[in-house]
Amino acid sequence: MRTLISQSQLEAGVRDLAAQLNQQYADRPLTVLGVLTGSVVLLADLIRQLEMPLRVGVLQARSYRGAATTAGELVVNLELMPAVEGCDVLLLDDIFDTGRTLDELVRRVRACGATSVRSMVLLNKVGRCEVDYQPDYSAFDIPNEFVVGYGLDYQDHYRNLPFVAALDPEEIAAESL
Ligand SMILES: O=P(O)(O)OC[C@H]1O[C@H](OP(=O)(O)OP(=O)(O)O)[C@H](O)[C@@H]1O
Ligand SMILES: Nc1nc2[nH]cnc2c(=O)[nH]1
Repeated sequence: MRTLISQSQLEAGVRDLAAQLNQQYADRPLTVLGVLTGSVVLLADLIRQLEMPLRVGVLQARSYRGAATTAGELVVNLELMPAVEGCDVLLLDDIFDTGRTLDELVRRVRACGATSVRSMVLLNKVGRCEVDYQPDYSAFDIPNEFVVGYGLDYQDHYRNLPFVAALDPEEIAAESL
């Protein structure tokens, strides 16, 4: 694997995302919803730098299963999500790739009665978007490569890496290429 974004670059990127939220929301209460599972590392690092009255919740979305490096059917589970009616919500995810996950989640959370729904991602994979939606905040543009680390997995591994790396083709199972 090749490192694309180092630990210190990630720290600076997350600091910058937090500063943008602190400026945008100031004293307004915010509900941050982390998209399981990939957002967990970003969620933990980001929320400790937020200064507004904060609620934290999670929901789940999954479409990249097993050895696949392209999206399959999107499955969404809102059972763990707190009530969002009348709330300003920020959906937080690790990566925006085809955009299908966030596009669907923004729609679903709006339908639950949130006052506003914005979205933030760590990584924006350039040139892959298949939807008419863009995240409101993103820290890094990355090329069209399958990446792991800092929450992102391949076959449920690598989420714990403190940096973001691109997998080489020989590290990706032959059947998914
Ligand atoms: O923009 P998209 O093409 O929709 O891809 C982005 C989604 O893909 C990953 O989730 P994944 O389905 O791998 O589930 P995970 O978070 O449990 O790893 C990632 O965490 C995003 O939620
Ligand atoms: N781990 C991982 N998950 C993704 N989901 C969408 N794109 C990616 C990617 O590049 N890596």
